[in-house]
Amino acid sequence: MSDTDHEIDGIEQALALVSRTPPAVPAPAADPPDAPPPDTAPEASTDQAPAPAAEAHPATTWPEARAAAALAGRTAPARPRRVPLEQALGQILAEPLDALTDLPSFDTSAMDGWAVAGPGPWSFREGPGILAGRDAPDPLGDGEAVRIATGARIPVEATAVVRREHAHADAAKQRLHAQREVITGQDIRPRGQECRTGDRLLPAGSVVTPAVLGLAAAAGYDTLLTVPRPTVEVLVLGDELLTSGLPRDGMVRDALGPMLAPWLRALGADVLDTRCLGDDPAALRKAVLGSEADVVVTTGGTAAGPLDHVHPFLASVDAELLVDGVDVRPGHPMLLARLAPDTHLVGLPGNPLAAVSGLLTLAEPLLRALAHRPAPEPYRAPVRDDVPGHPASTRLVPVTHRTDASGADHAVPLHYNGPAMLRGVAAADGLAVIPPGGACAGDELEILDLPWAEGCFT
Ligand SMILES: Nc1nc2c(c(=O)[nH]1)N[C@H]1C(S)=C(S)[C@@H](COP(=O)(O)OP(=O)(O)OC[C@H]3O[C@@H](n4cnc5c(N)ncnc54)[C@H](O)[C@@H]3O)O[C@H]1N2
Ligand code: MOO
Repeated sequence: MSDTDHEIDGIEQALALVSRTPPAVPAPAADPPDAPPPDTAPEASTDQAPAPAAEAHPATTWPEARAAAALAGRTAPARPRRVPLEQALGQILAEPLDALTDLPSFDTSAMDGWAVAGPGPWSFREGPGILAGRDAPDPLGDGEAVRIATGARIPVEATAVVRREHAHADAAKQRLHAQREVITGQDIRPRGQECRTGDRLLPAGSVVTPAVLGLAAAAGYDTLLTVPRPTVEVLVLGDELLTSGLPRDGMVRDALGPMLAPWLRALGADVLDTRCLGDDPAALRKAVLGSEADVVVTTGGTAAGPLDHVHPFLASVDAELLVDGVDVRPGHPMLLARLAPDTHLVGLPGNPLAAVSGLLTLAEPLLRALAHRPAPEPYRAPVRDDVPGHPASTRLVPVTHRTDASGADHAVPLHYNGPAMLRGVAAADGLAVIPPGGACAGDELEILDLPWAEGCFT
């Protein structure tokens, strides 16, 4: 088998019917014997026995959790900054982009050729004529022509520009003849054609793209008032984590450190640092209280195990728990806390797919709102297969888009969607939002696009 065949085979294995019947693909050997197959409903333990934390208070529904995260971002104090154009890329305009000048700012020749006044033929002056970047040229008299370059100022009284390839200059007689009909105003870009001073070019809230940088420069801007990208620090918790080599002696590789920083950047954040802190409450305290980031993202330690330090730490600093547990599988122990009016902590569960769920449920709306980015239109697609649901919670299931023989697009649920697995999401281009109770083949489901679906890492 070639490498390509292996790749396709791997994706096809991950691609999958998530049906109510047992899967054809056996569960990986590493799964515990009592674990459900990788492509079935969420882990039974979480279905039947709510977490101790969940017993203590009602969990937030998944839509409410996303709304709460967005609200937290919207109500945080904004800190617009004026930055040079070259630093504004990817930020959001904090004020409208209003033209500081007419564009073009003078009547401009659109072509290389001749500026002419009145009907031809015209007498013409010798010489290079009017070049771009020069100050006001001498006015033309009626019946006169002068050479002109693209981008040069049109002389007063000129009525048209004749392209050089449409003109014949008779040097002996000093006469210029047009070889086509000349229409008044042709190939002249009049001052203010694109905008007048003060015209609104873009509203506040627009993303500064390369094209916006170009427009801003053309319209006279040296700096822009923007909402900076929110800053994030990632704190990876867990004594059992290795940062290199094979898992050994009951320890596992840290899958979240390498994954979160680039993912958070794709969500619009500037990641200041990713640090592994082990299970050390003092180190957690010092790191969070000393962080300069707008958002601290922790991983692990959100449940109620003996080494789960996030809740006790938050209680010790009187943090305001905005979301404490969400009715979503995987990821239900995720949390969002306000540490200060402009500082938040997102606690992602340690199970890797649960952390992805927390990232998209809490971090994404929070970061979007902090950056003043508009929410995208919800995107829905029909699911190809039945997908079992949790009786009371939303489920997030990795899917990939496929087109069938009839040309219809479907979201195809993937195998290996257990809370501790990344194999499904690594082959996915979205997460389907499965409502409580499950979905049937053909149901239109909300899809959370994954950033690489837009090719932003390629
Ligand atoms: N009694 C209960 N126990 C648990 C419940 C529950 O409801 N009742 N919920 C389970 C669920 S669901 C989740 S999710 C986890 C969340 O636990 P924590 O956030 O406290 O995470 P840890 O215990 O630290 O780790 C859980 C799991 O994930 C592995 N892990 C942690 N960090 C990483 C990493 N950076 N890279 C790879 N793997 C990581 C860790 O080794 C554990 O296997 O709690 C359940 N427990
Ligand atoms: O099911 Mo947890 O919420 O492992 O992610």
